[in-house]
Amino acid sequence: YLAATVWHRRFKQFANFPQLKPSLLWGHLKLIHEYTLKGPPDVHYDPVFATMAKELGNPPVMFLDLRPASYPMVLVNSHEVAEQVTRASKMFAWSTPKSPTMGALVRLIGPESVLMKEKENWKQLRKRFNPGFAPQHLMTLLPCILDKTDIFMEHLDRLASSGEEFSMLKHTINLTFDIIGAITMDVDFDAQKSESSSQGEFIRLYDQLLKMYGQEDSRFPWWMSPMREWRRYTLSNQIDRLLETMIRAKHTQQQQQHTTNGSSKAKKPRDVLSLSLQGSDSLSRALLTETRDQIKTFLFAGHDTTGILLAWLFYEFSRSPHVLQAVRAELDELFGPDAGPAAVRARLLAPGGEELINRMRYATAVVKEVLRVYPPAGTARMAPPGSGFTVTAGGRSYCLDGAIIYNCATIIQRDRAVFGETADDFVPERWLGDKAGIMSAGAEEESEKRDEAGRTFPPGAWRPFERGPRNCIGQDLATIEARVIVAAVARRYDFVKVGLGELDLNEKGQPVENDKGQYKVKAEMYNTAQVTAKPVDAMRMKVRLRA
Ligand code: HEM
Repeated sequence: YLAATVWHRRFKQFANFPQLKPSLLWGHLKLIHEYTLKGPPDVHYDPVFATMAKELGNPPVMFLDLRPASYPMVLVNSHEVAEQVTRASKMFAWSTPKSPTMGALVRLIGPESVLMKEKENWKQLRKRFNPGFAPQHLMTLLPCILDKTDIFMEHLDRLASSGEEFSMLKHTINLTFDIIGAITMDVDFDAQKSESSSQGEFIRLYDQLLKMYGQEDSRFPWWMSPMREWRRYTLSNQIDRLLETMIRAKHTQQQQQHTTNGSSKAKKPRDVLSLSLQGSDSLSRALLTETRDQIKTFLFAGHDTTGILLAWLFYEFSRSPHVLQAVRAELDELFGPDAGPAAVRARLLAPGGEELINRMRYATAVVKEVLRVYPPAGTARMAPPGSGFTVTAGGRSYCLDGAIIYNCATIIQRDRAVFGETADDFVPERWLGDKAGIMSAGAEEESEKRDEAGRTFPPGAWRPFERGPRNCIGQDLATIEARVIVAAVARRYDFVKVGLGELDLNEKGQPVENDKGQYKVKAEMYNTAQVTAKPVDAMRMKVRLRA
Protein backbone atom coordinates (compact mmCIF):
# COMPACT_ATOMS: atom_id res chain seq x y z
CA TYR A 1 0.00 0.00 0.00
CA LEU A 2 2.81 2.38 0.95
CA ALA A 3 4.70 1.73 -2.26
CA ALA A 4 1.55 2.27 -4.33
CA THR A 5 0.83 5.56 -2.51
CA VAL A 6 4.37 6.87 -3.02
CA TRP A 7 4.28 5.78 -6.67
CA HIS A 8 0.94 7.52 -7.19
CA ARG A 9 2.03 10.77 -5.52
CA ARG A 10 5.32 10.88 -7.34
CA PHE A 11 4.34 9.88 -10.83
CA LYS A 12 0.55 10.22 -11.18
CA GLN A 13 -0.82 12.98 -8.92
CA PHE A 14 0.69 15.89 -10.87
CA ALA A 15 1.43 13.97 -14.07
CA ASN A 16 -0.51 16.41 -16.27
CA PHE A 17 1.93 19.25 -15.44
CA PRO A 18 4.98 19.97 -17.57
CA GLN A 19 7.96 18.67 -15.57
CA LEU A 20 11.35 17.05 -15.81
CA LYS A 21 11.48 13.40 -14.81
CA PRO A 22 11.31 13.07 -10.99
CA SER A 23 13.09 10.40 -8.97
CA LEU A 24 10.96 8.02 -6.91
CA LEU A 25 12.80 8.83 -3.70
CA TRP A 26 13.76 12.48 -4.14
CA GLY A 27 11.19 13.90 -6.56
CA HIS A 28 12.88 16.87 -8.24
CA LEU A 29 15.19 17.68 -5.31
CA LYS A 30 18.07 15.73 -6.83
CA LEU A 31 17.60 17.43 -10.20
CA ILE A 32 17.47 20.88 -8.58
CA HIS A 33 20.73 20.06 -6.83
CA GLU A 34 22.32 18.93 -10.10
CA TYR A 35 21.17 22.04 -11.96
CA THR A 36 22.42 24.24 -9.12
CA LEU A 37 25.87 22.69 -9.45
CA LYS A 38 26.02 23.82 -13.09
CA GLY A 39 26.42 27.41 -11.86
CA PRO A 40 27.88 29.05 -8.74
CA PRO A 41 26.85 26.95 -5.70
CA ASP A 42 25.33 29.93 -3.87
CA VAL A 43 23.18 31.12 -6.78
CA HIS A 44 19.52 31.95 -6.02
CA TYR A 45 17.05 29.20 -6.95
CA ASP A 46 15.20 31.38 -9.51
CA PRO A 47 17.87 31.12 -12.25
CA VAL A 48 18.14 27.38 -11.51
CA PHE A 49 14.39 27.01 -12.05
CA ALA A 50 14.68 29.17 -15.18
CA THR A 51 17.26 26.77 -16.67
CA MET A 52 15.04 23.80 -15.84
CA ALA A 53 12.03 25.52 -17.43
CA LYS A 54 14.08 26.30 -20.54
CA GLU A 55 14.85 22.61 -20.89
CA LEU A 56 11.09 22.03 -21.14
CA GLY A 57 10.60 24.85 -23.69
CA ASN A 58 9.47 27.46 -21.10
CA PRO A 59 5.98 26.16 -20.29
CA PRO A 60 3.60 28.61 -18.52
CA VAL A 61 3.66 26.39 -15.42
CA MET A 62 6.15 23.75 -14.32
CA PHE A 63 5.82 21.17 -11.58
CA LEU A 64 8.60 20.69 -9.03
CA ASP A 65 8.20 17.89 -6.50
CA LEU A 66 9.98 19.06 -3.36
CA ARG A 67 8.67 16.21 -1.23
CA PRO A 68 9.89 14.97 1.26
CA ALA A 69 11.67 18.29 2.10
CA SER A 70 8.66 20.53 1.49
CA TYR A 71 5.29 20.67 -0.28
CA PRO A 72 4.99 19.97 -3.99
CA MET A 73 5.36 23.21 -5.94
CA VAL A 74 3.99 24.70 -9.13
CA LEU A 75 6.31 27.26 -10.63
CA VAL A 76 4.39 29.98 -12.48
CA ASN A 77 6.35 31.28 -15.46
CA SER A 78 3.67 33.21 -17.31
CA HIS A 79 2.14 36.53 -16.34
CA GLU A 80 -1.28 35.30 -17.48
CA VAL A 81 -1.27 32.49 -14.94
CA ALA A 82 0.28 34.73 -12.26
CA GLU A 83 -2.65 37.11 -12.71
CA GLN A 84 -5.14 34.27 -12.16
CA VAL A 85 -3.36 33.44 -8.91
CA THR A 86 -3.21 36.95 -7.44
CA ARG A 87 -6.51 38.45 -8.53
CA ALA A 88 -9.71 38.33 -6.51
CA SER A 89 -11.96 35.48 -7.63
CA LYS A 90 -15.30 33.96 -6.71
CA MET A 91 -13.44 31.26 -4.82
CA PHE A 92 -11.01 33.60 -3.04
CA ALA A 93 -12.36 37.11 -2.50
CA TRP A 94 -8.88 38.48 -1.70
CA SER A 95 -6.89 36.21 -4.05
CA THR A 96 -5.40 32.76 -3.46
CA PRO A 97 -4.32 32.30 0.19
CA LYS A 98 -0.67 32.62 1.18
CA SER A 99 1.51 29.52 1.28
CA PRO A 100 2.10 27.88 4.70
CA THR A 101 5.85 28.12 3.90
CA MET A 102 5.54 31.81 4.87
CA GLY A 103 5.61 30.45 8.43
CA ALA A 104 9.41 30.28 8.10
CA LEU A 105 9.43 34.07 8.48
CA VAL A 106 7.39 34.13 11.67
CA ARG A 107 10.29 35.21 13.92
CA LEU A 108 11.08 38.11 11.62
CA ILE A 109 7.58 39.44 11.07
CA GLY A 110 5.50 38.04 13.92
CA PRO A 111 2.52 35.63 13.88
CA GLU A 112 -0.04 38.45 13.49
CA SER A 113 1.69 39.96 10.45
CA VAL A 114 -0.46 41.33 7.63
CA LEU A 115 1.80 39.35 5.27
CA MET A 116 0.40 36.08 6.63
CA LYS A 117 -3.18 36.93 7.61
CA GLU A 118 -6.19 35.90 5.53
CA LYS A 119 -9.74 37.02 4.80
CA GLU A 120 -11.40 39.54 7.15
CA ASN A 121 -8.43 39.57 9.53
CA TRP A 122 -6.17 40.65 6.68
CA LYS A 123 -8.67 43.16 5.32
CA GLN A 124 -9.03 44.93 8.67
CA LEU A 125 -5.27 45.18 9.08
CA ARG A 126 -4.72 46.49 5.58
CA LYS A 127 -7.46 49.09 6.11
CA ARG A 128 -5.92 50.17 9.39
CA PHE A 129 -2.44 50.69 7.94
CA ASN A 130 -3.20 51.82 4.36
CA PRO A 131 -3.42 55.58 5.22
CA GLY A 132 0.20 55.57 6.40
CA PHE A 133 1.33 54.46 2.93
CA ALA A 134 -0.89 56.67 0.74
CA PRO A 135 1.20 58.65 -1.83
CA GLN A 136 -0.02 62.11 -0.70
CA HIS A 137 0.91 61.27 2.85
CA LEU A 138 4.29 59.87 1.82
CA MET A 139 5.18 63.11 0.07
CA THR A 140 4.95 64.88 3.45
CA LEU A 141 7.81 62.64 4.59
CA LEU A 142 10.32 63.98 2.06
CA PRO A 143 12.34 65.92 4.68
CA CYS A 144 12.81 62.72 6.65
CA ILE A 145 13.96 60.76 3.57
CA LEU A 146 16.35 63.60 2.70
CA ASP A 147 17.80 63.75 6.24
CA LYS A 148 18.65 60.06 6.14
CA THR A 149 20.03 60.37 2.60
CA ASP A 150 22.36 63.14 3.83
CA ILE A 151 23.87 60.71 6.33
CA PHE A 152 24.25 58.12 3.56
CA MET A 153 26.11 60.70 1.46
CA GLU A 154 28.37 61.62 4.38
CA HIS A 155 29.46 57.98 4.37
CA LEU A 156 29.94 57.96 0.61
CA ASP A 157 31.98 61.19 0.80
CA ARG A 158 34.24 59.60 3.38
CA LEU A 159 34.60 56.40 1.34
CA ALA A 160 35.32 58.43 -1.79
CA SER A 161 38.13 60.33 -0.14
CA SER A 162 39.67 57.20 1.43
CA GLY A 163 39.22 55.19 -1.79
CA GLU A 164 38.22 52.17 0.31
CA GLU A 165 36.27 49.23 -0.99
CA PHE A 166 32.95 48.70 0.82
CA SER A 167 29.66 46.82 0.71
CA MET A 168 27.13 49.03 -1.04
CA LEU A 169 24.29 46.74 0.06
CA LYS A 170 25.21 47.18 3.72
CA HIS A 171 25.04 50.95 3.30
CA THR A 172 21.80 51.01 1.30
CA ILE A 173 20.18 48.61 3.76
CA ASN A 174 21.21 50.75 6.72
CA LEU A 175 19.86 53.80 4.91
CA THR A 176 16.51 52.18 4.14
CA PHE A 177 16.30 50.84 7.71
CA ASP A 178 16.72 54.34 9.11
CA ILE A 179 14.08 55.64 6.70
CA ILE A 180 11.52 52.95 7.48
CA GLY A 181 12.18 53.36 11.23
CA ALA A 182 11.49 57.08 11.00
CA ILE A 183 8.44 56.64 8.79
CA THR A 184 6.78 53.85 10.71
CA MET A 185 7.61 54.91 14.28
CA ASP A 186 9.27 58.31 14.18
CA VAL A 187 12.27 56.64 15.80
CA ASP A 188 15.91 57.12 14.88
CA PHE A 189 17.43 53.65 14.89
CA ASP A 190 20.88 54.98 13.95
CA ALA A 191 21.49 52.02 11.66
CA GLN A 192 23.80 54.29 9.66
CA LYS A 193 26.06 55.05 12.61
CA SER A 194 29.47 53.99 11.37
CA GLU A 195 30.56 52.47 14.69
CA SER A 196 28.41 49.46 15.48
CA SER A 197 29.19 49.97 19.19
CA SER A 198 27.30 53.24 19.11
CA GLN A 199 24.23 51.73 17.47
CA GLY A 200 21.31 51.01 19.75
CA GLU A 201 20.24 47.75 21.34
CA PHE A 202 17.46 47.32 18.79
CA ILE A 203 19.75 47.39 15.75
CA ARG A 204 22.20 45.04 17.43
CA LEU A 205 19.51 42.44 18.12
CA TYR A 206 17.86 42.91 14.74
CA ASP A 207 21.15 42.48 12.96
CA GLN A 208 21.80 39.23 14.83
CA LEU A 209 18.34 37.94 13.93
CA LEU A 210 18.76 38.77 10.23
CA LYS A 211 22.10 36.98 10.18
CA MET A 212 20.26 33.79 11.15
CA TYR A 213 18.42 33.82 7.82
CA GLY A 214 21.30 33.19 5.41
CA GLN A 215 20.99 30.83 2.43
CA GLU A 216 22.39 27.88 4.40
CA ASP A 217 20.17 28.60 7.42
CA SER A 218 17.01 28.63 5.32
CA ARG A 219 17.70 25.45 3.36
CA PHE A 220 16.50 23.01 6.02
CA PRO A 221 13.33 22.92 8.16
CA TRP A 222 13.51 24.10 11.76
CA TRP A 223 13.49 20.64 13.32
CA MET A 224 16.75 19.81 11.55
CA SER A 225 18.48 22.62 13.40
CA PRO A 226 16.63 23.25 16.68
CA MET A 227 19.42 25.38 18.17
CA ARG A 228 19.19 27.85 15.30
CA GLU A 229 15.42 28.02 15.78
CA TRP A 230 15.83 28.54 19.52
CA ARG A 231 18.25 31.41 18.93
CA ARG A 232 15.83 33.00 16.44
CA TYR A 233 13.06 32.61 19.00
CA THR A 234 14.96 34.28 21.84
CA LEU A 235 16.21 37.16 19.65
CA SER A 236 12.73 37.69 18.30
CA ASN A 237 11.33 37.81 21.83
CA GLN A 238 13.88 40.41 22.90
CA ILE A 239 13.01 42.54 19.86
CA ASP A 240 9.30 42.17 20.67
CA ARG A 241 9.82 43.51 24.20
CA LEU A 242 11.70 46.57 22.89
CA LEU A 243 9.04 47.26 20.26
CA GLU A 244 6.25 46.91 22.79
CA THR A 245 7.93 49.46 25.06
CA MET A 246 8.16 51.89 22.13
CA ILE A 247 4.53 51.35 21.14
CA ARG A 248 3.33 51.86 24.74
CA ALA A 249 5.35 55.08 24.97
CA LYS A 250 3.88 56.34 21.71
CA HIS A 251 0.36 55.54 22.85
CA THR A 252 0.83 57.29 26.20
CA GLN A 253 2.34 60.33 24.46
CA GLN A 254 -0.63 60.46 22.09
CA GLN A 255 -3.13 60.25 24.95
CA GLN A 256 -1.33 63.04 26.84
CA GLN A 257 -1.24 65.30 23.79
CA HIS A 258 -4.90 64.66 23.25
CA THR A 259 -5.85 65.72 26.79
CA THR A 260 -3.46 68.67 27.22
CA ASN A 261 -3.56 70.35 23.80
CA GLY A 262 -6.88 69.26 22.46
CA SER A 263 -6.74 67.48 19.13
CA SER A 264 -6.96 70.63 17.00
CA LYS A 265 -3.84 72.35 18.43
CA ALA A 266 -1.59 69.30 18.66
CA LYS A 267 1.07 68.83 15.99
CA LYS A 268 -0.29 66.10 13.78
CA PRO A 269 1.81 62.93 14.04
CA ARG A 270 2.93 61.57 10.68
CA ASP A 271 4.36 58.16 11.44
CA VAL A 272 2.48 55.01 10.49
CA LEU A 273 2.29 53.86 14.13
CA SER A 274 0.64 57.07 15.38
CA LEU A 275 -1.82 57.09 12.50
CA SER A 276 -2.79 53.50 13.25
CA LEU A 277 -3.25 54.17 16.99
CA GLN A 278 -5.51 57.15 16.47
CA GLY A 279 -8.91 56.51 18.02
CA SER A 280 -7.63 53.70 20.27
CA ASP A 281 -8.13 54.97 23.83
CA SER A 282 -6.76 51.87 25.47
CA LEU A 283 -3.95 49.63 24.37
CA SER A 284 -5.19 46.11 24.99
CA ARG A 285 -2.80 43.15 24.91
CA ALA A 286 -4.32 42.04 21.59
CA LEU A 287 -3.92 45.50 20.03
CA LEU A 288 -0.36 45.76 21.32
CA THR A 289 0.61 42.38 19.83
CA GLU A 290 -1.11 43.12 16.54
CA THR A 291 0.52 46.54 16.24
CA ARG A 292 3.94 45.17 17.22
CA ASP A 293 3.82 42.51 14.51
CA GLN A 294 2.83 44.99 11.81
CA ILE A 295 5.66 47.31 12.81
CA LYS A 296 8.01 44.34 12.76
CA THR A 297 6.72 43.46 9.28
CA PHE A 298 7.11 47.01 7.98
CA LEU A 299 10.62 47.24 9.39
CA PHE A 300 11.64 44.04 7.66
CA ALA A 301 9.71 44.33 4.37
CA GLY A 302 10.40 48.04 4.14
CA HIS A 303 14.17 48.03 4.39
CA ASP A 304 15.51 44.82 2.90
CA THR A 305 13.88 44.95 -0.56
CA THR A 306 14.42 48.68 -1.04
CA GLY A 307 18.07 48.38 0.00
CA ILE A 308 18.51 45.66 -2.63
CA LEU A 309 16.83 47.81 -5.28
CA LEU A 310 19.28 50.65 -4.58
CA ALA A 311 22.33 48.36 -4.60
CA TRP A 312 21.45 46.98 -8.06
CA LEU A 313 20.63 50.47 -9.27
CA PHE A 314 24.10 51.76 -8.36
CA TYR A 315 25.58 48.64 -9.98
CA GLU A 316 23.81 49.48 -13.24
CA PHE A 317 25.12 53.04 -12.95
CA SER A 318 28.62 51.55 -12.74
CA ARG A 319 28.36 49.61 -15.99
CA SER A 320 25.72 51.37 -18.12
CA PRO A 321 27.30 54.73 -19.05
CA HIS A 322 24.43 55.90 -21.26
CA VAL A 323 21.94 55.24 -18.46
CA LEU A 324 23.89 57.28 -15.92
CA GLN A 325 24.36 60.04 -18.46
CA ALA A 326 20.63 60.17 -19.24
CA VAL A 327 19.73 60.22 -15.53
CA ARG A 328 22.17 63.08 -14.92
CA ALA A 329 20.88 65.04 -17.91
CA GLU A 330 17.33 64.69 -16.63
CA LEU A 331 18.36 65.81 -13.14
CA ASP A 332 20.19 68.85 -14.60
CA GLU A 333 17.05 69.79 -16.46
CA LEU A 334 14.66 69.34 -13.53
CA PHE A 335 16.81 70.40 -10.59
CA GLY A 336 19.13 72.91 -12.23
CA PRO A 337 22.91 72.73 -12.69
CA ASP A 338 23.84 72.81 -8.97
CA ALA A 339 24.16 69.12 -8.04
CA GLY A 340 25.08 69.79 -4.38
CA PRO A 341 22.94 68.06 -1.72
CA ALA A 342 21.72 71.40 -0.34
CA ALA A 343 20.48 72.55 -3.76
CA VAL A 344 18.67 69.27 -4.44
CA ARG A 345 17.06 69.40 -1.00
CA ALA A 346 15.97 73.00 -1.49
CA ARG A 347 14.35 72.18 -4.85
CA LEU A 348 12.55 69.13 -3.47
CA LEU A 349 11.21 70.94 -0.41
CA ALA A 350 10.17 74.09 -2.29
CA PRO A 351 6.58 74.39 -3.54
CA GLY A 352 6.17 72.04 -6.52
CA GLY A 353 9.07 69.89 -5.30
CA GLU A 354 6.92 66.79 -5.03
CA GLU A 355 5.90 67.24 -8.64
CA LEU A 356 9.58 67.02 -9.60
CA ILE A 357 9.68 63.43 -8.38
CA ASN A 358 6.84 62.50 -10.71
CA ARG A 359 8.58 64.30 -13.57
CA MET A 360 11.74 62.16 -13.21
CA ARG A 361 10.64 60.07 -16.17
CA TYR A 362 13.95 58.52 -17.09
CA ALA A 363 15.01 57.84 -13.48
CA THR A 364 11.61 56.26 -12.90
CA ALA A 365 12.15 54.02 -15.92
CA VAL A 366 15.54 53.02 -14.47
CA VAL A 367 13.97 52.07 -11.13
CA LYS A 368 11.33 50.12 -12.97
CA GLU A 369 13.88 48.28 -15.09
CA VAL A 370 16.03 47.41 -12.05
CA LEU A 371 12.95 45.88 -10.45
CA ARG A 372 12.20 43.97 -13.67
CA VAL A 373 15.66 42.48 -14.06
CA TYR A 374 16.48 41.98 -10.37
CA PRO A 375 13.18 41.46 -8.50
CA PRO A 376 14.02 41.14 -4.78
CA ALA A 377 10.91 39.18 -3.76
CA GLY A 378 7.91 37.23 -5.02
CA THR A 379 4.78 35.59 -3.73
CA ALA A 380 4.00 32.01 -2.78
CA ARG A 381 0.38 30.90 -2.42
CA MET A 382 -1.53 27.70 -1.77
CA ALA A 383 -5.13 26.73 -2.43
CA PRO A 384 -6.44 24.28 0.19
CA PRO A 385 -6.45 20.66 -1.01
CA GLY A 386 -9.87 19.82 -2.42
CA SER A 387 -10.83 23.42 -3.20
CA GLY A 388 -10.57 22.77 -6.95
CA PHE A 389 -8.60 25.94 -7.69
CA THR A 390 -7.86 25.78 -11.40
CA VAL A 391 -5.95 28.04 -13.78
CA THR A 392 -5.85 27.95 -17.55
CA ALA A 393 -2.73 28.32 -19.66
CA GLY A 394 -2.13 27.64 -23.33
CA GLY A 395 -5.62 26.18 -23.73
CA ARG A 396 -5.12 23.69 -20.89
CA SER A 397 -6.44 23.68 -17.33
CA TYR A 398 -4.37 22.92 -14.28
CA CYS A 399 -5.73 22.24 -10.81
CA LEU A 400 -3.25 23.74 -8.35
CA ASP A 401 -4.74 22.45 -5.08
CA GLY A 402 -2.36 21.47 -2.34
CA ALA A 403 0.77 22.70 -4.10
CA ILE A 404 2.82 25.80 -3.33
CA ILE A 405 2.13 28.21 -6.19
CA TYR A 406 5.25 30.29 -6.75
CA ASN A 407 4.92 33.28 -9.08
CA CYS A 408 8.51 33.46 -10.23
CA ALA A 409 9.02 37.16 -11.02
CA THR A 410 12.55 36.50 -12.28
CA ILE A 411 11.20 34.27 -15.06
CA ILE A 412 7.94 36.15 -15.73
CA GLN A 413 9.66 39.52 -16.06
CA ARG A 414 12.22 38.16 -18.53
CA ASP A 415 9.66 36.53 -20.81
CA ARG A 416 10.85 36.82 -24.41
CA ALA A 417 7.30 36.58 -25.67
CA VAL A 418 6.64 39.88 -23.86
CA PHE A 419 9.97 41.73 -23.75
CA GLY A 420 11.44 40.40 -27.00
CA GLU A 421 15.10 39.80 -27.72
CA THR A 422 16.20 42.28 -25.05
CA ALA A 423 14.32 40.46 -22.26
CA ASP A 424 17.56 39.71 -20.38
CA ASP A 425 19.12 43.13 -21.00
CA PHE A 426 18.94 46.27 -18.91
CA VAL A 427 16.99 48.69 -21.11
CA PRO A 428 15.18 51.43 -19.11
CA GLU A 429 14.09 53.04 -22.38
CA ARG A 430 11.50 50.31 -22.81
CA TRP A 431 9.39 52.04 -20.14
CA LEU A 432 9.54 55.56 -21.53
CA GLY A 433 6.27 55.12 -23.41
CA ASP A 434 4.48 54.73 -20.09
CA LYS A 435 2.08 57.49 -19.20
CA ALA A 436 2.30 59.33 -15.87
CA GLY A 437 1.28 56.33 -13.81
CA ILE A 438 4.51 54.51 -14.57
CA MET A 439 4.78 53.09 -11.09
CA SER A 440 1.18 52.08 -10.67
CA ALA A 441 2.00 48.42 -10.43
CA GLY A 442 -1.08 47.59 -8.47
CA ALA A 443 -3.68 49.47 -10.48
CA GLU A 444 -5.70 46.67 -11.99
CA GLU A 445 -7.52 48.97 -14.37
CA GLU A 446 -4.25 50.11 -15.93
CA SER A 447 -4.05 49.93 -19.66
CA GLU A 448 -1.27 48.18 -21.50
CA LYS A 449 2.20 49.72 -21.38
CA ARG A 450 3.89 50.85 -24.55
CA ASP A 451 7.60 51.13 -25.17
CA GLU A 452 9.23 53.73 -27.42
CA ALA A 453 8.92 51.44 -30.42
CA GLY A 454 5.18 51.23 -29.77
CA ARG A 455 5.33 47.66 -28.45
CA THR A 456 2.85 46.96 -25.70
CA PHE A 457 3.45 45.21 -22.40
CA PRO A 458 0.55 43.62 -20.55
CA PRO A 459 0.48 45.27 -17.08
CA GLY A 460 0.82 41.89 -15.32
CA ALA A 461 4.17 41.27 -17.00
CA TRP A 462 5.81 43.69 -14.52
CA ARG A 463 5.08 42.47 -11.00
CA PRO A 464 7.97 43.11 -8.59
CA PHE A 465 5.42 44.30 -6.00
CA GLU A 466 2.99 41.57 -7.02
CA ARG A 467 -0.52 42.46 -7.99
CA GLY A 468 -4.12 42.08 -6.90
CA PRO A 469 -5.51 42.82 -3.43
CA ARG A 470 -2.40 41.43 -1.67
CA ASN A 471 0.06 43.60 -3.58
CA CYS A 472 2.80 45.44 -1.73
CA ILE A 473 1.51 48.12 0.67
CA GLY A 474 4.88 49.91 0.52
CA GLN A 475 5.39 50.15 -3.25
CA ASP A 476 4.87 53.91 -3.44
CA LEU A 477 7.17 54.44 -0.50
CA ALA A 478 9.89 52.30 -2.10
CA THR A 479 9.74 54.04 -5.45
CA ILE A 480 9.53 57.56 -3.98
CA GLU A 481 12.49 56.74 -1.73
CA ALA A 482 14.51 55.38 -4.66
CA ARG A 483 13.86 58.44 -6.82
CA VAL A 484 14.71 60.91 -4.05
CA ILE A 485 17.96 59.06 -3.36
CA VAL A 486 18.82 58.98 -7.08
CA ALA A 487 18.14 62.74 -7.30
CA ALA A 488 20.54 63.39 -4.44
CA VAL A 489 23.28 60.91 -5.31
CA ALA A 490 23.50 60.29 -9.09
CA ARG A 491 25.29 63.52 -10.01
CA ARG A 492 27.67 63.47 -7.06
CA TYR A 493 29.44 60.11 -7.43
CA ASP A 494 30.86 57.70 -9.96
CA PHE A 495 30.34 54.09 -8.96
CA VAL A 496 33.00 51.43 -9.47
CA LYS A 497 32.28 47.74 -8.99
CA VAL A 498 35.08 45.65 -7.54
CA GLY A 499 35.43 41.86 -7.48
CA LEU A 500 32.60 40.09 -9.22
CA GLY A 501 31.07 42.32 -11.92
CA GLU A 502 34.27 44.39 -12.18
CA LEU A 503 34.82 46.13 -15.53
CA ASP A 504 37.02 44.35 -18.05
CA LEU A 505 39.41 47.16 -19.00
CA ASN A 506 41.44 47.23 -22.24
CA GLU A 507 45.24 47.49 -22.42
CA LYS A 508 44.98 51.27 -21.98
CA GLY A 509 43.01 50.78 -18.80
CA GLN A 510 39.79 52.03 -20.41
CA PRO A 511 36.37 50.33 -20.14
CA VAL A 512 35.08 48.71 -23.31
CA GLU A 513 31.44 48.97 -24.38
CA ASN A 514 29.62 45.92 -25.67
CA ASP A 515 27.01 46.04 -28.45
CA LYS A 516 24.32 46.84 -25.87
CA GLY A 517 26.03 50.03 -24.77
CA GLN A 518 27.18 48.55 -21.47
CA TYR A 519 30.74 48.16 -20.25
CA LYS A 520 32.12 44.65 -20.51
CA VAL A 521 32.59 42.99 -17.12
CA LYS A 522 35.00 40.23 -16.15
CA ALA A 523 32.31 38.03 -14.58
CA GLU A 524 28.55 38.52 -14.23
CA MET A 525 27.05 39.41 -10.87
CA TYR A 526 24.21 37.23 -9.58
CA ASN A 527 21.75 36.96 -6.72
CA THR A 528 21.84 34.64 -3.76
CA ALA A 529 18.88 33.69 -1.53
CA GLN A 530 18.79 35.21 1.96
CA VAL A 531 15.04 35.37 2.57
CA THR A 532 14.98 37.76 -0.40
CA ALA A 533 17.23 37.76 -3.48
CA LYS A 534 20.43 39.64 -2.65
CA PRO A 535 23.51 40.47 -4.73
CA VAL A 536 25.94 37.69 -3.88
CA ASP A 537 28.90 39.74 -2.69
CA ALA A 538 26.70 42.34 -0.96
CA MET A 539 27.75 44.62 -3.86
CA ARG A 540 31.44 45.37 -3.23
CA MET A 541 32.13 48.81 -4.64
CA LYS A 542 34.23 51.95 -4.57
CA VAL A 543 32.90 55.45 -5.17
CA ARG A 544 34.60 58.54 -6.53
CA LEU A 545 33.43 62.10 -6.14
CA ARG A 546 32.53 63.32 -9.60
CA ALA A 547 34.94 65.94 -10.90
C1 HEM B 1 11.60 47.53 -3.77
C2 HEM B 1 10.92 47.38 -2.67
C3 HEM B 1 9.85 46.34 -2.43
C4 HEM B 1 9.56 45.19 -3.10
C5 HEM B 1 10.24 44.64 -4.35
C6 HEM B 1 8.43 44.57 -2.43
C7 HEM B 1 7.82 43.40 -2.85
C8 HEM B 1 6.69 42.88 -2.27
C9 HEM B 1 6.00 41.71 -2.73
C10 HEM B 1 6.42 40.87 -3.92
C11 HEM B 1 4.95 41.50 -1.91
C12 HEM B 1 3.94 40.35 -1.96
C13 HEM B 1 4.42 39.33 -0.96
C14 HEM B 1 3.54 38.14 -0.87
O1 HEM B 1 2.52 38.04 -1.54
O2 HEM B 1 3.87 37.25 -0.08
C15 HEM B 1 4.96 42.54 -0.91
C16 HEM B 1 4.06 42.65 0.11
C17 HEM B 1 4.19 43.53 1.15
N1 HEM B 1 5.12 44.54 1.27
FE1 HEM B 1 6.56 45.00 -0.09
N2 HEM B 1 8.10 45.34 -1.35
C18 HEM B 1 8.93 46.44 -1.32
C19 HEM B 1 8.91 47.45 -0.40
C20 HEM B 1 8.09 47.51 0.69
C21 HEM B 1 8.09 48.58 1.64
C22 HEM B 1 8.92 49.86 1.58
C23 HEM B 1 7.19 48.23 2.59
C24 HEM B 1 6.89 49.12 3.78
C25 HEM B 1 6.31 48.83 4.81
C26 HEM B 1 6.61 46.94 2.23
C27 HEM B 1 5.66 46.25 2.94
C28 HEM B 1 4.93 45.17 2.46
C29 HEM B 1 3.82 44.55 3.15
C30 HEM B 1 3.29 44.94 4.51
C31 HEM B 1 3.33 43.53 2.33
C32 HEM B 1 2.14 42.62 2.60
C33 HEM B 1 0.91 43.24 1.98
C34 HEM B 1 -0.35 42.41 2.20
O3 HEM B 1 -0.29 41.19 2.29
O4 HEM B 1 -1.41 43.04 2.25
N3 HEM B 1 7.19 46.55 1.07
N4 HEM B 1 6.02 43.37 -1.15
